[in-house]
Amino acid sequence: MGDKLIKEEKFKNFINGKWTEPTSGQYTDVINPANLETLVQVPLSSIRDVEIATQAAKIAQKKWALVPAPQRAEVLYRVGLIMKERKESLSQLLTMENGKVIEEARGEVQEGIDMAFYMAGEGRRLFGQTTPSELKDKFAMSVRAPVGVVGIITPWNFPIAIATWKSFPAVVAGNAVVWKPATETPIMAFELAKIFEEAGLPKGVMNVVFGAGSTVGEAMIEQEDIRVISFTGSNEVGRNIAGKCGQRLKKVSLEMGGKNAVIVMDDADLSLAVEGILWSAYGTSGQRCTACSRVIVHESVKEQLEGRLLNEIAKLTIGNGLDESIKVGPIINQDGLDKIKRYIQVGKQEGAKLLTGGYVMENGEHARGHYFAPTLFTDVTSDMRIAQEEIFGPVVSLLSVSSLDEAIEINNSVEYGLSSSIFTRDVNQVFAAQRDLDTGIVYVNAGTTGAEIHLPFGGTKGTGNGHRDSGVAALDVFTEWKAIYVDFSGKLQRAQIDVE
Ligand SMILES: NC(=O)c1ccc[n+]([C@@H]2O[C@H](COP(=O)([O-])OP(=O)(O)OC[C@H]3O[C@@H](n4cnc5c(N)ncnc54)[C@H](O)[C@@H]3O)[C@@H](O)[C@H]2O)c1
Repeated sequence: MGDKLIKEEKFKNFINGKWTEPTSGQYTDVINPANLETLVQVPLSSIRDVEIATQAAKIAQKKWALVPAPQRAEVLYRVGLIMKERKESLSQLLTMENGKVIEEARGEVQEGIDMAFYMAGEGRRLFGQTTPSELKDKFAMSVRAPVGVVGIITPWNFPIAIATWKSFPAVVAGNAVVWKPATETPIMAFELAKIFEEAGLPKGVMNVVFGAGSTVGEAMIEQEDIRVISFTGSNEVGRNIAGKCGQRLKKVSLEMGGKNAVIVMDDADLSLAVEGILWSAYGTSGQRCTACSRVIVHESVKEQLEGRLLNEIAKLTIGNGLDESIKVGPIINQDGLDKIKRYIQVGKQEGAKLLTGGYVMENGEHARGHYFAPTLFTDVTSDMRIAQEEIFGPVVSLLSVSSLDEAIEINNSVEYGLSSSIFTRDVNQVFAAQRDLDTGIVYVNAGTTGAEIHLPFGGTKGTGNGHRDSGVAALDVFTEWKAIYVDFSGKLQRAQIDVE
């Protein structure tokens, strides 16, 4: 079992600064999707483990909030340094548990490193506002206060980046964290917890409880002392969490699915568009929330684009992402593979034309692993399910249009609103598109992926509930605005009444 990079046979939870066996005594296997080997076992924790972690976090948070923010930030800075030092081993582990190719794994780890240094800087800012009072000899200001204990629930497709987008701002703002990573990808969580420990984070400020969403995740929502839930994952689970948090008047931040499109106009640089589509559609085997799964192309360049895409798709190498020559890795698990297969049937039944792919790769080097051939459908119309629903695999639907207005209308016709992109050389089209595309992220002359950590990350409509990860916007999730009035007049001054 395992690999030389993984020293443990069984992971433990990280609670109150100690590596702790789950009270349930239960574990499940973590499988490498590239070769189906078992990497390690991970706890299936119980509700009791969540209670213990929450209480530890509650006690630790009180002290942590009193540590000056620049000192809290120094811990994050050390986290960044350790991550940088271990970038290669972390990246390899990430490829092993998640399947994404090593180049992308390095990119994801780098995102975490960037976030550490960025949020470390925030320790010396955490800006509030001063504002004039309406009364004489009175001072008014608003400051960011930590919310207390924060619950973080993360998906398997970005096991370390998303965790850093959430936990780093939470920690620098003076909160303590209970984090439940996805059971498919616990290795990054285990490594990040070790790094926090080595960086000198006081015990109890970061707690990792491994286990199933239906047990650990739900138990986190039930905990009165967890004041915020920050969730990234599927729409179905997110809606369920939103309902439960709503009932409990608990703040909740939701980042969910996408059905992202690349628009290719008739004046586009087609070579660049092909590169952008390839990278954002088939990179991570299409298992990104921002993955391009629709190409909306101007009818006058449709055939040319199809031809070029087919040429390039044929060159994609598919296999174990630890091999540097591989461009497309495996699908995370059998459920993911089955879902993609079902959508291929749906697409065919709906009358879309399958140009390439559409099958599970089961022979030769692909026999042991979850591999799906990069797929391109054309003659897709916007009402088809394959053009509306998130497939989460290397499947692209090509739709043709005769104008920018039509392209924007089709882009905006889906339930989601995460990312979109347009390829054009016309500056007027650029400005019209950035205004009218209804997604939280818009790219011009680039694919739908490639977010940078100092900008807000998230989407509109069914993608989320208005909050953002990353950037300073993330601080809004993990802090409360507190208004402070200091009256130095020596007498009772009543707002609205004693105004001269
Ligand atoms: N918008 C974004 O920022 C973003 C980023 C990455 C992934 N995603 C989305 O995530 C999805 C893929 O990830 P996934 O398959 O891990 O999603 P998922 O919803 O199945 O799981 C996400 C997390 O929620 C937990 N969970 C499951 N059921 C739960 C419950 N009842 N209560 C509480 N927690 C529960 C899971 O264990 C996991 O940790 C895709 O839809 C993708 O678009 C969104």
